[in-house]
Amino acid sequence: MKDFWQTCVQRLEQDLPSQQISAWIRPLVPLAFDEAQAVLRVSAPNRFKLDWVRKNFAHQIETLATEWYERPVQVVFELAGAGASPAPARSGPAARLGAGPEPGPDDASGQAAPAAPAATRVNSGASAAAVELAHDRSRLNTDLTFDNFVTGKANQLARAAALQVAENPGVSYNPLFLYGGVGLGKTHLIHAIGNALLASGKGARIRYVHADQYVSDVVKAYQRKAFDEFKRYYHSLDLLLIDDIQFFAGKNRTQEEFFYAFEAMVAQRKQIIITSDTYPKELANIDSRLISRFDSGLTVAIEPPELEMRVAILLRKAQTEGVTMPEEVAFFIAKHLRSNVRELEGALRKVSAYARFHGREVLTVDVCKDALKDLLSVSNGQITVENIQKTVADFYKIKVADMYSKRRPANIAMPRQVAMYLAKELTQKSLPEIGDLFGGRDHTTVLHAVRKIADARSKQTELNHALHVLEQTLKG
Ligand SMILES: Nc1ncnc2c1ncn2[C@@H]1O[C@H](COP(=O)(O)OP(=O)(O)OP(=O)(O)O)[C@@H](O)[C@H]1O
Repeated sequence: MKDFWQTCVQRLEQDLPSQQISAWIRPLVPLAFDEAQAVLRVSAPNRFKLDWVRKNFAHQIETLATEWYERPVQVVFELAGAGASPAPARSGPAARLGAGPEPGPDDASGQAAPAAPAATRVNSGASAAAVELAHDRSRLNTDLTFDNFVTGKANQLARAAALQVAENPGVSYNPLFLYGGVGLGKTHLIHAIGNALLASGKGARIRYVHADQYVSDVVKAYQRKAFDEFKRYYHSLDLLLIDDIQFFAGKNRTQEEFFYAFEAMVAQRKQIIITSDTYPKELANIDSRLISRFDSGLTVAIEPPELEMRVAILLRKAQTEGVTMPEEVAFFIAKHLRSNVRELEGALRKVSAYARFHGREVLTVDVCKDALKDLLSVSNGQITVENIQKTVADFYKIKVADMYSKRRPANIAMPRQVAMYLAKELTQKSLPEIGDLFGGRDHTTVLHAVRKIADARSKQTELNHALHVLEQTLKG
């Protein structure tokens, strides 16, 4: 086994940068090879490394072991003996390193973020502990990687751009602006970028922050009169991942601070990645100078996944969860649940819990029908006017009730007309029937809406794109 391990490390050294070898591979210790079961046990010094190695290198190690032992080998990772090398307490990484504290602006320490002492940066000669510390500070979720991000037509451009940025931060597309509806993988993708950059050991200072958190950081800086520290912290990052920027709407001081951070970072070729539920020009109550900055790099949409991609996602997630899912079952779920990946994940959880509870080892379409009764009755494959109203209301972030109401502000009237147009296009209902379902409106109102949206669609690319996304969501 020792011979195998030596060879394994040598082979990995040919493929991986030396920082990764010293951060992740060298700390591993081969424990035993079980001849009968063909299982190789390897220990990792702490939980963080164990998770990381399992996620990122298990496959490579398993392939090498399979080659060496000339039969399929399973590699099992374990925590090193509890007493010998305890898993790190996440609350005090700096103390372990003996480095000075570097709280983010939202840390409970009550201090606004001072800039990091240079010594705690993760540089190319960094120790594994420094990589781990950088990870803690970055607020990245190690579960969200490129590896487990399923790609299809709906997200291939976004993924390609994300990979490019992860490889060349600050130089290719700055900012990278990713937008799309709820649960389509925007957050996943930006964590994947951060995780990839962190694992590359380039020494980048990375921070993931949800827009809401950034707003509350600004408020705290206000209260503590600590804007200088706040600025120093954010301006010192190499990669800032900021999620759901639409939450900046109407927060003027936040927008101002972000504008400074943006300018400072881009000028120094530091990478900024932004996600949003809509494209920059459509963002409401955001300063126009910010909007033009957002659009100055690369703006890419993530669209709802098409049927085959939804099936692939289900199969992949089922496999990860250790659930055996026949393809026809995946097709059944994917055909009925169309809007986003989060919904698919929920369905998978429901189905497997149901099967476990009822002692059904094999997932069948019948099990799914029972387990997902509630969900399926809402989206039973038929496109109904109710489905359209709900989908359009979700898309434009208005209340479903506004579809029937008499209110006429433009931000409601336009989505309502879009929904009427889609109702005419995608259902068999007549104009008067549609009018009835929209709060008893006259059929001429519906006709006007249908004509207006059809005409606007042919002239406005953005509206056409929105309609395309809505049609795809509704048709599946
Ligand atoms: N292509 C994909 N492959 C695998 N998992 C995915 C994919 N897209 C999304 N997911 C998973 O679906 C869930 C929702 O994705 P995520 O949170 O990234 O969505 P989002 O676009 O950021 O949504 P929101 O706008 O609500 O924040 C996550 O668990 C994510 O891992």
